Amino acid sequence: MKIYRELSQIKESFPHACVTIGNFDGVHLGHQLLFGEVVQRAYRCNGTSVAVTFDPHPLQVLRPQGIKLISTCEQKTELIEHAGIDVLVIIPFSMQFAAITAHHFVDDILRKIIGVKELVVGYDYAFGKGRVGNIEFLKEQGAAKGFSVTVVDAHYEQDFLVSSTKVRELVADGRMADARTLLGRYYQIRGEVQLGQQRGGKEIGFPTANLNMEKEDLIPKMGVYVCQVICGGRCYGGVLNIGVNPTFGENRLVAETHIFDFNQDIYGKPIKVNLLRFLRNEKKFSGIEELSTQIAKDVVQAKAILAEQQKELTLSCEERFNR
Ligand SMILES: Cc1cc2nc3c(=O)[nH]c(=O)nc-3n(C[C@H](O)[C@H](O)[C@H](O)COP(=O)(O)O)c2cc1C
Ligand SMILES: Nc1ncnc2c1ncn2[C@@H]1O[C@H](COP(=O)(O)OP(=O)(O)O)[C@@H](O)[C@H]1O
Repeated sequence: MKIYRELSQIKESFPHACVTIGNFDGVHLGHQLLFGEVVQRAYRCNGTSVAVTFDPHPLQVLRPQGIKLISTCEQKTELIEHAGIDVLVIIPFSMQFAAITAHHFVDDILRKIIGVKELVVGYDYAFGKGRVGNIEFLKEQGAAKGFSVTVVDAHYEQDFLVSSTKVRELVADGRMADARTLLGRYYQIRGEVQLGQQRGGKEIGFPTANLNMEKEDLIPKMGVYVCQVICGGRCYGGVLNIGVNPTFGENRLVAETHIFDFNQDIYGKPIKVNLLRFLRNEKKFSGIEELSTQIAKDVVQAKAILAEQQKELTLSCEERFNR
């Protein structure tokens, strides 16, 4: 996949550009349907499938309280590539960009720079100030300026209307199986392993790879989870605590993962952690011994759940995300 991070970098023209636009936070199953549609359309006419997105997310710029994102731009890019898109255009979003009119966006960006021939958008898509660039507007523009507009219907999985907002809600409630239903994969946190208090291995008997969590991040419900850890190109089972270590009277929020059958120094290394199932709330224990006994029980429970899931995972295409 070719990636452009500035519109000014685009010097070539894309043969028969089939384009979708959106924020695509989380790249959930609804977004994946849009990508499927453009990829198929491009394939049929030997054209180019193009996804246009924004970074930072427009609401991070426009809303004083920002927005808690399901995926980083890096993960979004990976997932869009997985969807088979040929060209990804990431428009740097700013107040200045937000001031561009809907007409200008269509004429100067979609038509002149990208050369849209077929546009595919979700049922509720609208862009620009006051959401002027809605579906009716796009259809009018398409009819007048020679590109088709296809609207993809709302997508439901089980009883859920698939949306980024719903995924954020489910993650914040620790409902990881439901979040997976909407995402088509497990919810994932990622980052570089940080130095902790050096207690896990030496004192408690369970070393943990620590990832810092910032208050701007989408924080899953605090507590203990069964997880998969992707590290150095391999996938391991694990157990994860998201919390503040109340037993030690701390208050810094960390995600700490004990990786099964693993014994390597991975400080500073990137890891990805898939959250499979919430096990229990974080608790304040009387001391190290009680905490360590409980973690040993968490490990037994997590291993049993992972063994149950193993068959399903081997059979599903989800394995391709675990690298
Ligand atoms: C599976 C698991 C469950 C945990 N549960 C709790 C808990 O309930 N309460 C708590 O205070 N800390 C809990 N912890 C966090 C430990 O306190 C933490 O891993 C330990 O303090 C090591 O910190 P360090 O990595 O900074 O050295 C848990 C850790 C793991 C891996
Ligand atoms: N099974 C394991 N799970 C997690 N980390 C491990 C494991 N084995 C070794 N490590 C290493 O040990 C470090 C964690 O040790 P720990 O005593 O908890 O220290 P810290 O307080 O710095 O997290 C990890 O960052 C990693 O480099």
